[in-house]
Amino acid sequence: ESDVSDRLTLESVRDSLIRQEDSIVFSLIERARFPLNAPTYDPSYFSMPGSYGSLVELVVKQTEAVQAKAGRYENPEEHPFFPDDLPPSQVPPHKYPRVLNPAAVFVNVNKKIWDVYFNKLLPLFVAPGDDGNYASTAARDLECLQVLSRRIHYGKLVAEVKFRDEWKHYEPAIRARVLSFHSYYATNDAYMKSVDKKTLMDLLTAPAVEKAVKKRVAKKARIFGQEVKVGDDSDKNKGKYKVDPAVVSRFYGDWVIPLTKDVEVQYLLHRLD
Ligand SMILES: O=C(O)C(=O)C[C@]1(C(=O)O)C=C[C@@H](O)C=C1
Repeated sequence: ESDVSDRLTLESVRDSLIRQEDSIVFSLIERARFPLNAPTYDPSYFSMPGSYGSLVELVVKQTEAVQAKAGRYENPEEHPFFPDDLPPSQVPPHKYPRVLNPAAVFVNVNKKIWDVYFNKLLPLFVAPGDDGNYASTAARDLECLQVLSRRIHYGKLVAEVKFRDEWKHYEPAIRARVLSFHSYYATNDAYMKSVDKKTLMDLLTAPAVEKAVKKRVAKKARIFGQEVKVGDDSDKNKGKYKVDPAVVSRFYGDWVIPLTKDVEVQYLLHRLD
């Protein structure tokens, strides 16, 4: 436990979030090679015994089952989209350092990520149309979902570091929240409940960092998503990007960061359990 928890600093977890931006932007670029391909998401497009719903659900569920056997979800940084009925790991256990409070396993916002990815993000960054490449499309979606999920649930580690650095501020806020949670049931005081959640939210919010994150992901989308040519210095491809930098930035601001903060609050509420 000691060496990882010693190395765990706000700087090191932020460095990891920055690195994960690369994976997210690249996965979006890979998905954007294909048009929307609506049949991938249409439960009536195909049917097979076992009722998997849509093709993308089939691909995600079956891939998660294989990856679960290979030990993927033994890693506290990984979260399945379909946690029910996953097969157990078949590989020798790896001793992951125990950094988080054990209650962390109950925080999983993947349902929300699934909904936001397919309903809010996808229509904004892929072209309309259908080229028939549904299997590849589903594989790219899975990749996007997994990197987004890893980034957002990394909020648990961010919250743990913040708690350790500033427990004097966090402890009273967590206790107040737990208290008002009980009084919520006792007195139905929904107002108190939201006030105390807000205290935690305010404590963990760093507006300047959020602004920098949004600017940086837009820049990464511009740099990673440009057409690279040899021996052609003309500017004719300037301003043409594989994913729209403004969409990536807005997606981070509207969804990725707020969901990360949600994970942080949910984790902190159980930090003293
Ligand atoms: O870097 C942090 O302090 C975080 O908590 C992460 C994050 C983010 O999601 O990027 C979330 C909340 C903060 O306001 C700033 C950034």
